[in-house]
Amino acid sequence: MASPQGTAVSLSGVSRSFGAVRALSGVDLAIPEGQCLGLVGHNGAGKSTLMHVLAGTLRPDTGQIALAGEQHDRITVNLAQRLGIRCVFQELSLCPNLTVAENTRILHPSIRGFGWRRKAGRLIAAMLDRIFPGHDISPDAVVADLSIGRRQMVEIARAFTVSQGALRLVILDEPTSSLDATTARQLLDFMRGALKSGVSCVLISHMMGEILNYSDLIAVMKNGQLVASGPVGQFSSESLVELMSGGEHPDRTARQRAARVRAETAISVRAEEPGRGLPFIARQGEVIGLAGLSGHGQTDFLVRVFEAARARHPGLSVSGDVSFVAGDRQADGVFPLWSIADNIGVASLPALRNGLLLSPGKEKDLSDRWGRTMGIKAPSLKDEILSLSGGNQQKALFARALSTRSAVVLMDDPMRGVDINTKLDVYDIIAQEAAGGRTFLWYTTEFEELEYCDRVYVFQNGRIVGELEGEQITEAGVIGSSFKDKEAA
Ligand SMILES: Nc1ncnc2c1ncn2[C@@H]1O[C@H](COP(=O)(O)OP(=O)(O)OP(=O)(O)O)[C@@H](O)[C@H]1O
Repeated sequence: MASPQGTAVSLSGVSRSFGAVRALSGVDLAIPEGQCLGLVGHNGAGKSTLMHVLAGTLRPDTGQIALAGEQHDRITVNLAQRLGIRCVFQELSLCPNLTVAENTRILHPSIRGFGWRRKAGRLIAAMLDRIFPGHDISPDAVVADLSIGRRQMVEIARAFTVSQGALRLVILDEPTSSLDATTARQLLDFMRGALKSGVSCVLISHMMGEILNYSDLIAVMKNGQLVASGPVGQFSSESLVELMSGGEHPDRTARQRAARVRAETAISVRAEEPGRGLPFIARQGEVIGLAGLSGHGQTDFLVRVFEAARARHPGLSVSGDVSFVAGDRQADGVFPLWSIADNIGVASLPALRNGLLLSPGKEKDLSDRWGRTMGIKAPSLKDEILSLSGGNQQKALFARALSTRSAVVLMDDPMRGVDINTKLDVYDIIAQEAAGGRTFLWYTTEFEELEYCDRVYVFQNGRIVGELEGEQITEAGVIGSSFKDKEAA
């Protein structure tokens, strides 16, 4: 690991409140040159707010920031840009109506004149090739047409592009949340290489393995404060979870799939679509995983199941209502102008009626109950959904789906940004609800989550190429299934 040469950026006594919420409270933090600081904390701990202060997108109420040998009360976006601070925020910030090349140009005002699009396209294509060899993203693609995983890849590659000046600090706020394991590894290996050239990185992640394997130093935040920091060797997965949660779930860092012996229950979802590979069956009470490299048709399959529950769909039948937990919460999940309570209740409107009108009392009961169950951290559920941290917004989407009476719950990589303790609680809820007869179809980019599934279907190029059960559900099993199909093709 790199040895400390100096400090790239340091913050002292930084505080920031949003109304009654004290998001940051007197935070001191130093990021050494050429090193990676792993930043962890539960949902709403203040990690993104701290990074927004560093990137100049939020003004702190108090505190100082030392950068390039100068003290600042605040950093502006322009100053951060000039000094080589780049951010990949959790809520991706690419302009959806522009192409990948045009989005790259926004970050590089020096690219101008005749052929600027081509120059910007070459810059981003070269960086995508370096970080994600084998990617299939064209600089001319319109961002809105890319899957969330590919948008995340573009945003990451863009952050590392340089046209003039030098990179000083790259902030990666949950950069792998929509990437499959292979792509995530490509990024993290590239990041370790970039540190050698003196760039510093902040890596925010809820995956303790990533933090422990790829950081030099770790800082732990809790309720807006820094509660621990030090070299990576001082921490373990268990100690990090305990520091974040205050020891609330010290014994719950790992879980094995319960060997569930179930009777053959009724079929909830059956798919035998022409040209789409193996047949798919999900029975009542089953938790079915959808695996394979990201963007290989898993989300499209969930959308087709959703549609088949409402209208006839060739080769697909669904029995009962379905609800959907979106992973791309910005595009498909939250109603941004609505409150948290309204966002939760919107899928349960028939059950919330009193005669012809909606009952405010029933709506409040429902959102209170599920807000509590999911541990949504907010002063009031009447607050706007966008006042929540990313992970807490995702919990509201879970609450929306689970609070319905749907027989089938479709989950599109739904744990994006959810902290580890909440994840464990949600895994429990899924198991309980499945035991009660609900069927779950669960697309996940995290291998560990497949451990919670009864059976797994592996997708490749839009087709189902494998079915795994019990002990076969391993990373090697999933990769093996994809490989077999390539050989057969
Ligand atoms: N614009 C805002 N308006 C009101 N409250 C906000 C706003 N931004 C953040 N907060 C609050 O500040 C606190 C810290 O949020 P922050 O997004 O920094 O958490 P986080 O640690 O990044 O969480 P996550 O892991 O879920 O991303 C939360 O309670 C959040 O609700």
